[in-house]
Amino acid sequence: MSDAPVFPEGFLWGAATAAHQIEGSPLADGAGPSIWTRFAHTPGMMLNGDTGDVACDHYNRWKGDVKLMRELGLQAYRFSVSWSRILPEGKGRVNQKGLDFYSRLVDELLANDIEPLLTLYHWDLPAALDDRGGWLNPDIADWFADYGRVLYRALDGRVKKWVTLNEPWVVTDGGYLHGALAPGHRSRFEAPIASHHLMRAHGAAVKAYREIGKHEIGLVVNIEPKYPASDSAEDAAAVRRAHAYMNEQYLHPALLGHYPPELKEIFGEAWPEWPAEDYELIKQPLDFVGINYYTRSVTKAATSYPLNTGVVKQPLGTYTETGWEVFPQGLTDLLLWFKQTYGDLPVYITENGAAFFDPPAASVDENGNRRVRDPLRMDYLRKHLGAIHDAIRAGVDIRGYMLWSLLDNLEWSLGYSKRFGMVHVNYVTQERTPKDSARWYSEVIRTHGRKL
Ligand SMILES: OC[C@H]1NNC[C@@H](O)[C@@H]1O
Ligand SMILES: [Ca+2]
Repeated sequence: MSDAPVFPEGFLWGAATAAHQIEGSPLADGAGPSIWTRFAHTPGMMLNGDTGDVACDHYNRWKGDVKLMRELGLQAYRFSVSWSRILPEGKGRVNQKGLDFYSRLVDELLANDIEPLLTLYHWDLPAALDDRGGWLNPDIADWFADYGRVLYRALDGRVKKWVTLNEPWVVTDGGYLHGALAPGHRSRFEAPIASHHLMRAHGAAVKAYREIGKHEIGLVVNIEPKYPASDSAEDAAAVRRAHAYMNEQYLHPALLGHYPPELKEIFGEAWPEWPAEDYELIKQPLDFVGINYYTRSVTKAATSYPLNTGVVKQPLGTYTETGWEVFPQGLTDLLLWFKQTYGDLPVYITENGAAFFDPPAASVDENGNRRVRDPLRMDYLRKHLGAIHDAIRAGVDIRGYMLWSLLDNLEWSLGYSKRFGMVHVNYVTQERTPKDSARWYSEVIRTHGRKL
């Protein structure tokens, strides 16, 4: 079939999750609390008072979940390690039982021909480090590198693709500027400091990896193309601010060694001047960048804090349960921008997916299997894989796709209300039910993308 998409040889098909969103048992086997254990038990912070205490009970059901991945034909699995399972106080004493959990998981993945992609930090900072200032304390770069060293020594070789941080923008914007996420701070003075320390920590962890590891390490960012709501000069300036704040704020220091100038304009007196050696530390050579893509923003000038931008809803747009416009073309545009701006660094799509309302069928089929019809998710995924294919044909070096998410899970402060999984989770019985999108994705993988 001449026009069937052809994905590159070795293109890696997988799915992604994160520790606090699926594991449950946050304090089991000597683990220390994280900022999310605290945040979830702070009244009013979580929709419906949901917490990560049980989640998908993956801490106990990990073997069955790997079996499910195998049945779905996944070639790779992106997951994160909970720092406070490994170092209950965030630094110092290692909790061997915590390390054993991830070591067993990695071995089970490898035994099932599934390649592990390990994220060191997916938002669950040890509470003990938050008590010492967390991302606001400059020492966190060393704390993070030391945590990385423990895992590099234990797992490198079995794990060959490492990620330092997941989405530093969300950590800062959600946790330090707007306060919707742990640790729930609301300060335009703290946000740039947290951002900078996250990137210093990223650099320190990469540097440490080069001394110990023998494989690949990268950074994962969530980026979102910004389109002007009109051709006015004000909207063009708003797009520049929004683009710098979300898309360049982390990739520029990591790959180019400097921040975009708009950030000083945005934060004004709250924008610190950092020493040159910080930029040397941050700009460590990377083996790849992971891009998490969900949606775009049509952006206008507005009165907002601190960006003075607003998002314009598209009357003819299709929106997901999280209020994100379905806009696959934005992924192609973004990938072309990435290549033009940062060059030929290999890229993985480390997250892409959508939350829709997809209740399980009441009945079971002739094999006794319950179906979960999710046509909107299938359509979303098909179109975004098409957009990735378009970027590949335009010359972007995209190495793989990790669907967000394997399982329905804890969507942070939105609790369990938003279901991103290709596999449905019944949170009462913990029954897993592959949705139609999972069946479809298995076929995509089997045909190496020819059958989108
Ligand atoms: O909002 C969907 C996902 N986005 N990226 C980070 C993940 O933890 C989220 O669940
Ligand atoms: Ca296309």
